[in-house]
Amino acid sequence: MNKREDYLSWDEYFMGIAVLSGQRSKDPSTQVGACIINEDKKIVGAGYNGFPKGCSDEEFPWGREGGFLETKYPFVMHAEQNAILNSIKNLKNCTIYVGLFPCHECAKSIIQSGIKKIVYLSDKYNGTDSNRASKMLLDSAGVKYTKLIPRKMEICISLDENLI
Ligand SMILES: Nc1ccn([C@H]2C[C@H](O)[C@@H](COP(=O)(O)O)O2)c(=O)n1
Ligand SMILES: [Zn+2]
Repeated sequence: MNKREDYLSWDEYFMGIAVLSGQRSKDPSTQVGACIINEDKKIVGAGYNGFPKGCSDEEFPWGREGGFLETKYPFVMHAEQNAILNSIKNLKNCTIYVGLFPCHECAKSIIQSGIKKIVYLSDKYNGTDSNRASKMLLDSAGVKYTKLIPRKMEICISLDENLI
């Protein structure tokens, strides 16, 4: 029997895990997931956007509009921040797979953590001040970033025991 040919590439596998992690997010507008791997292609951390531990989803707002304190923005932890904090200590030369291009705050954390490469899917905030600052910081620190162009747009996961 020949080997399967439609298996996931490494990039699809790690981005798949990032996107699946994003499905844990309770943000009604944008769900972001991130997965960090080391130089041996071992997963060393994962995370998604959400409020900090102990800060109730019922108490804090998920809105995007209104006064600053009426929105999610001052309260939500970004997927990249959570993935870094959830990971092993030393992230030197690691790669982060993330659904959305990192904002300027996450770019700073990525640089400081030692991560050297970012693979992302969407850059929907391209051109905003945060996005431009992020790229200035990453370029200056020599952190490479690449948009993943997947071979397949969907990875289907079934939890049906009969299909294993
Ligand atoms: N690289 C990023 C960018 C954003 N996030 C989070 C922060 C918010 O929960 C959401 C963005 O909300 P929007 O303004 O699109 O309604 O995504 C992140 O985790 N990582
Ligand atoms: Zn961010």
